[in-house]
Amino acid sequence: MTNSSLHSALELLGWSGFFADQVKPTEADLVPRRVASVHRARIEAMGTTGSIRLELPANANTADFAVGDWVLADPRSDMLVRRLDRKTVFKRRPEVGRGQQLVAANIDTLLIVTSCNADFNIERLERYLIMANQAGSKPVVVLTKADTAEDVGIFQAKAEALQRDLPVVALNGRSADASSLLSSWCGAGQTIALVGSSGVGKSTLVNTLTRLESNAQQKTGTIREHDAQGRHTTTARSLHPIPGGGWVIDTPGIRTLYVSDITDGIDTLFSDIKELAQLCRFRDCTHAHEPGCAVQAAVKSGTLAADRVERWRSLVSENRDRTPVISGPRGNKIVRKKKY
Ligand SMILES: Nc1nc2c(ncn2[C@@H]2O[C@H](COP(=O)(O)OP(=O)(O)OP(=O)(O)O)[C@@H](O)[C@H]2O)c(=O)[nH]1
Ligand SMILES: [Zn+2]
Repeated sequence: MTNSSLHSALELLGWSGFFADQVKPTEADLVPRRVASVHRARIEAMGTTGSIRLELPANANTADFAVGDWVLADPRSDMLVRRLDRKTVFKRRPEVGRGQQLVAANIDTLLIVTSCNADFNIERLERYLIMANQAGSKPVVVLTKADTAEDVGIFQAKAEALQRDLPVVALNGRSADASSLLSSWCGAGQTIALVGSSGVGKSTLVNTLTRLESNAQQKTGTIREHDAQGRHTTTARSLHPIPGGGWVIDTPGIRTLYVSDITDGIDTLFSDIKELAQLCRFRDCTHAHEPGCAVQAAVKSGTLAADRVERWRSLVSENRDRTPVISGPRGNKIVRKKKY
């Protein structure tokens, strides 16, 4: 492969200047690989010639890698050498134990999926938006089951009001049109992921985007490989190609991520309120009763919805409560967890 065709083949996998700039001159002999699935003792990766199993250094811990990561590997031995810095990363706090579990990396766009029915919930959408903002991924709200709703416009308007310049797409996830409606985020080298509650139509949408017949789904969603005895085993892969060049990361854990330690994400979601808050007379204004409060003034004048301010206040205080703080020699304080 020539250098430029190699380069464009990598770009189809999501490679960009952000990653290329991290490769040192001494690493010119190494090749970039994109992590497609992470197992306890094994990492599968995609290269320009298909998927391979990476050899892991003795001290490697697969928990340090996420689906979507870019790594440098030795092309002769397939030995993983190092991981490149991530553009975006989603982590979750595990059900038990401390620390954060990596879920997926380098997702350009997060499709926040909800349906045009009782699932539609402003508070839940805000949590997902905060999560996307925090990770650095561009959020897009996808309203599924538009074919069953009487007035999609109501849902659309409510979702659009949640964050500045937020794209909102209403569609029927079972129809092929869904792919074209989402195509601007699924182009060559673009990586998306879907979050949303159970039953909103995430699997349906993934299937439509990857345009698979139901009997072909299993085949494409998995990698055939030889196990130690030379038998064929089938393992789940989490990085699925979208016709047109993009990738959808569909990995356990990403569909129902929940929020904690998300100060930056909250600030982006409520940037309008944040800007107003800087105009308050008092630096430590709580925006409840103080004179000269720009937030309350905006509510009074009708340019800012009072319930939006309420949701902002409760998310800020919840984030404060749930973000672990070091509390001396015993380490992290226990945080109360609320699931959505
Ligand atoms: N009418 C209509 N039905 C849909 C649409 N999207 C999904 N469905 C149906 O809704 C049901 C749930 O869809 P799934 O794709 O399984 O939902 P999911 O979000 O993957 O659910 P989990 O796997 O539980 O997380 C299925 O019966 C789908 O056929 C849509 O846009 N319109
Ligand atoms: Zn104020």
